[in-house]
Amino acid sequence: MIPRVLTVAGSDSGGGAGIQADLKTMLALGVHGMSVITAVTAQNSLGVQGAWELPVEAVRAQYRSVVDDIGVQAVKTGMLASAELVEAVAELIGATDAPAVIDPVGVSKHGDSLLASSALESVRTKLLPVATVATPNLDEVAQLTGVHVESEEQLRQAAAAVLEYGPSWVLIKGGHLPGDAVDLLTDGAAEHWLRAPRHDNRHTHGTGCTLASAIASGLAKGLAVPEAVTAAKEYVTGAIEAGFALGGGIGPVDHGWRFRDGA
Ligand SMILES: Nc1ncnc2c1ncn2[C@@H]1O[C@H](COP(=O)(O)OP(=O)(O)O)[C@@H](O)[C@H]1O
Ligand SMILES: Cc1ncc(COP(=O)(O)OP(=O)(O)O)c(N)n1
Repeated sequence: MIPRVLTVAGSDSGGGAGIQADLKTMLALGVHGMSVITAVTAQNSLGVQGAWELPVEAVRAQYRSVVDDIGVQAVKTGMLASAELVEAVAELIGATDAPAVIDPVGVSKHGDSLLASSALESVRTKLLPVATVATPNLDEVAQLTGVHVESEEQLRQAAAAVLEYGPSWVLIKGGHLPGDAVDLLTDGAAEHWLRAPRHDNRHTHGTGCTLASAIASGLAKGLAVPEAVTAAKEYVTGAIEAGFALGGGIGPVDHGWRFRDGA
């Protein structure tokens, strides 16, 4: 049967990040994508113009509908908006027998907040402990741990600080550093450095969502964490290289890059 992956995340009306990015990634990677919507954003290439959370019962009901009938081989989380939603989702994932990729989404590329600051402690103490892989970017590392990364060498210190909260693995995304796009994956023992050339393309909306969904897709297919992350890094790198202009601001990565002529 086709591997099934569930994303628990917010909707991006512009289609570059959030649920829309997750489902496109899953389609491109050959798994069946399913969704639990946590919040709706009015969003485009210029930023987030509005955001509305769903009631916690609506989130729980969507999750139960999918997991109890269809079943999941991996779960991925994105925008969770509030402490109440973070805690409910952490409890649901903790009771589900499937690997979980936790993208602790805090702020969009344009600086719009997608998580209440009152939810940070719940992310640290409830959500990170149920993660098979946590995938913070450098702003999220700073928010969650107080570690400010300014160079590749400091990625190790960031990883150690996030691992303190209990995820099995952490992937620190160094995409916001200058130079090559270098990420560090570690479980505290093994270390895998993932390096890709930086593509000088401003159309990078949705990079983090795409990477986390690609990791979840790999895990659902039965790959081990290092192999799933390596394959996901290759996919997101291609999607960034092919990112295209839409609207007047930052366009999306191209989730369908492997289907284009010549790819
Ligand atoms: N310009 C770029 N060229 C190539 N890879 C990039 C670029 N920007 C980010 N990445 C990679 O994209 C992935 C997502 O990272 P990042 O953009 O830091 O996440 P987020 O969207 O959560 O801020 C990482 O693997 C990172 O190294
Ligand atoms: C609804 C929603 N969820 C998550 C994000 C952040 O997505 P990300 O992949 O980190 O992309 P950028 O916002 O950094 O471009 C979002 N914007 N909206």
